[in-house]
Amino acid sequence: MNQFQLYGITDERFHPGRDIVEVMEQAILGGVSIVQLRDKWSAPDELLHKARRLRELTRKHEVLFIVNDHVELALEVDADGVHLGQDDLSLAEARKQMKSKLIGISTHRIEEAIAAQREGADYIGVGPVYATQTKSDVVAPVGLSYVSEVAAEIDIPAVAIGGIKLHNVADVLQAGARRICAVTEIVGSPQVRQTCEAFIHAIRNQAVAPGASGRQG
Ligand SMILES: Cc1ncc(COP(=O)(O)OP(=O)(O)O)c(N)n1
Ligand SMILES: Cc1nc(C(=O)O)sc1CCOP(=O)(O)O
Ligand SMILES: [Mg+2]
Repeated sequence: MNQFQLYGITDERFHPGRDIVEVMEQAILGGVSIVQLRDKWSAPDELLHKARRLRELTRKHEVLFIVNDHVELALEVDADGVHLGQDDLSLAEARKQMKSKLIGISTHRIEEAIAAQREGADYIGVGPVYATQTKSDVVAPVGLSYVSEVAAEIDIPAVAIGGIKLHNVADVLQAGARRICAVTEIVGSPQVRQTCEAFIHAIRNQAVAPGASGRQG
């Protein structure tokens, strides 16, 4: 999992009339190498159906599949892992059930990042870097300084998230991010594949700020 650069999260509210699998396939073709199913609205049977379809898609393209919030669903569809926030099931509890599968933890300050790393998270989310339209119950933007702190102090993979667009991704990379996650900029794009290709291009051509090169290769 160390190699991923672009992480895509589903949100069907931003692509009405386009199928979730079709949108995420374009994202994968553009360079997304982790897909997360994040759906707070579907009934359990619908969610299971979407999870099964995305599992099939991600297997076909040999990319990772993560389920947001739901450990049992992740296990049921044999996802590669689960993503949990600070108010979700604890990492220790999730680890008992997920065994060696991946567990990602959202963090909003360095103490949370250090704790997640110490407790065995496989990766952390770092954000919200900027204001986001996608999630209302989220802390205030943490800004680029938190991205730089994580780059300097944390060894496990860290993915910057929250309000990241093609027009500001260079700043996030310059602050030390090496992995980027975006929701609306990807799934809401009329050209999902090209948008992802542009993110990948930015990441591969990142400018490293003096002192912000971080510890994550
Ligand atoms: C990669 C990534 N980072 C952060 C989050 C947010 O998780 P959480 O804080 O649990 O909030 P919800 O997504 O559940 O609303 C994420 N899903 N993925
Ligand atoms: C799901 C989520 N978690 C966040 C966090 O900071 O933990 S920000 C976020 C939404 C990101 O969506 P967009 O790329 O559209 O701003
Ligand atoms: Mg959550």
